[in-house]
Amino acid sequence: MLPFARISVIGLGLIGSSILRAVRESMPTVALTGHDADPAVRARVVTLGLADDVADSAGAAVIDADLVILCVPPGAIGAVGRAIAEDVPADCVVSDVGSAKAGVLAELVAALPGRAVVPAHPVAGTEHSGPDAGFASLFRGRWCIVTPPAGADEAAVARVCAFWERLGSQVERMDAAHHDRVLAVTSHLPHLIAYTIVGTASDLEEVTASEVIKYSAGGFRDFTRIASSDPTMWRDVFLANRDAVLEMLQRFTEDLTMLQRAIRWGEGDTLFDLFSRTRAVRRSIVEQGQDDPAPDFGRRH
Ligand SMILES: NC(=O)c1ccc[n+]([C@@H]2O[C@H](COP(=O)([O-])OP(=O)(O)OC[C@H]3O[C@@H](n4cnc5c(N)ncnc54)[C@H](O)[C@@H]3O)[C@@H](O)[C@H]2O)c1
Ligand SMILES: O=C(O)C(=O)C[C@]1(C(=O)O)C=C[C@@H](O)C=C1
Repeated sequence: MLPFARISVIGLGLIGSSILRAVRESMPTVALTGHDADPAVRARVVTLGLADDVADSAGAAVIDADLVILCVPPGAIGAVGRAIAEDVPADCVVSDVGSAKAGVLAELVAALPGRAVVPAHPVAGTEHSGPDAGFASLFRGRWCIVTPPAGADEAAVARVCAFWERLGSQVERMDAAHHDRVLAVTSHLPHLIAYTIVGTASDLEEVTASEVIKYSAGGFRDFTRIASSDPTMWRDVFLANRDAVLEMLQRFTEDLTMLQRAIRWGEGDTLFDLFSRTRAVRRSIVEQGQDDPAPDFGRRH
């Protein structure tokens, strides 16, 4: 049996449009409704034929739904929750895909009293945005972390988990605050470092812009991919996960200072030991098949 029959997706960019495509493929009988605040995005989704109906307002989009998934930037999730509160059917489950969870969860629970709120975070994405960037296999072989509030309706949690499993994800349940600390290290800090290093390189006056482009075939090029990720989304992620990011940034800064010292004083063993340890981390990720679990349908660069 399908976990849901009438799904409404609010926010039809990379993640929202990928969900529409993936549901069409894996659960073709499900009725799909979408809404996006941007009329050009709505028109594009109609042209691409990704939903059965594209509504002009969020309220109109959710009126018949048994699952609503909010796929808007983290800073807009609470406001959309409040905007749909009057129109969400009583037995409808409301979820989101935001990259930071604790603050957003609190906002949604406050906005939707008496409704089943079951947030989720597909740990899958690319640096691209918008409905043309989405693809059906995005979630296949990837983790999806479900972060229900204390005392959540267990039947609703099970249905949201079953939904993501249908899209090919491996589902893990986690406390929202713990999620935010884990993702601060594995996703948010790496993005901050990429934004910083690309910003620093482009600020260096003695290195010309053409040299940055010309010699960026190696490691720097990987950083530029990450640093091209959506500015609105990432501004919101850092503001939404401020405490955990600042805590991890403090640790990172201390470790960086230790490395700075080792370089200054020629402590080669310190550098060698760290680089050996990090090489082992990479090898264990590759051995577990987690470097790119879906190479055939993976990311678009
Ligand atoms: N990009 C990733 O790699 C990734 C991965 C996992 C989760 N996420 C999360 O998914 C969510 C969406 O990210 P995305 O990459 O799809 O972004 P995106 O920019 O591709 O799409 C977001 C869409 O939301 C729309 N929108 C903004 N405010 C709105 C509002 N108030 N009402 C209705 N629509 C509104 C925008 O017009 C846009 O089309 C974010 O919360 C993000 O944290 C992103
Ligand atoms: O692969 C990328 O481009 C991503 O940035 C994806 C990534 C990540 O950091 O792993 C980014 C943010 C999301 O919340 C989940 C996934």
